[in-house]
Amino acid sequence: MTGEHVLSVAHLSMQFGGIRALHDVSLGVQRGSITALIGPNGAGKTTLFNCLTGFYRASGGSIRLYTRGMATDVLQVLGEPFQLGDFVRPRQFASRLWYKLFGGTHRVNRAGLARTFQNIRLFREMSVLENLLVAQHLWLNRSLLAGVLNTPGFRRAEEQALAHAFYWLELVDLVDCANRLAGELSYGQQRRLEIARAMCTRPQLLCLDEPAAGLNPAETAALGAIIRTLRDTHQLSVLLIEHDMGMVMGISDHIVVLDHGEVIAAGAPAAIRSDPKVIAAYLGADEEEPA
Ligand SMILES: Nc1ncnc2c1ncn2[C@@H]1O[C@H](COP(=O)(O)OP(=O)(O)OP(=O)(O)O)[C@@H](O)[C@H]1O
Repeated sequence: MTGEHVLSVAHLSMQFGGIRALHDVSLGVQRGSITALIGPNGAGKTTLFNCLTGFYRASGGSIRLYTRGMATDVLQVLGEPFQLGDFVRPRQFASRLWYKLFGGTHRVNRAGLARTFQNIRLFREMSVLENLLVAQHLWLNRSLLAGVLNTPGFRRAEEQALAHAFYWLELVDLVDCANRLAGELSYGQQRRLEIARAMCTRPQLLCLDEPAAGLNPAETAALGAIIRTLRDTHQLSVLLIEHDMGMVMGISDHIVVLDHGEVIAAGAPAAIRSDPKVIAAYLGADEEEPA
């Protein structure tokens, strides 16, 4: 896969003891596209997200991000295990040691990938605005001295962080809630706040895990419009796990279908809708089985 991809996953596998959650999964996310990852319950969708973001360490394969003008090997920046050959190749050893000491999920975020969760994970006891300011800590002036002396540079960085937070609050229609506690918001508002918080980390690829779960049809339509805006006016690439097929078919440029940890189909919405393998996977039927 080439530079027009913002994410390239090749031959990824993930084992949990005897459970093969992902097997030889390869897929790409086109820059500036909305790509949906669908499949029946237990197909491995969230496991794939967890591998992309470093919550799980993939058992094999590769994950590459092409963001911020560079290529990032996700498994490398998470800190790979040492290998025998490292001890005769000092540069390789030093690189692996560096990422063992200083690597982790924060490096994946810094490279330009942000995500939301199936079960909302906001800082419930913080205000809406504070949730968005915390998300910007990587971009703020974190010098203790600058903070104590309240230097002009420090104040400027704080003003920019506030402006950035309000920009995203406006986009997800939550400006009026800026000073409310995040935990007090309605379910739909919390889902939108999660997206705003992810956007505050200035990602180039946003991974959304079932963003429409629990939303009513009006809220789902509003969410679809927000995701389209992110693609069309912010040049963001989106990878989306979603069970709401109306939304998936309505907003996706490309769909990848997982079943039992394997990619069984990939293509445009119209092709996926009528793919017999996809229909069989969703109905739980075996294609080979006689009717
Ligand atoms: N931490 C874990 N330990 C053991 N097994 C796991 C773990 N996480 C996921 N699995 C298993 O991996 C498989 C894929 O699960 P996963 O949650 O990725 O599916 P999914 O497609 O996201 O399902 P859903 O649509 O229901 O969220 C399942 O068999 C699940 O039980």
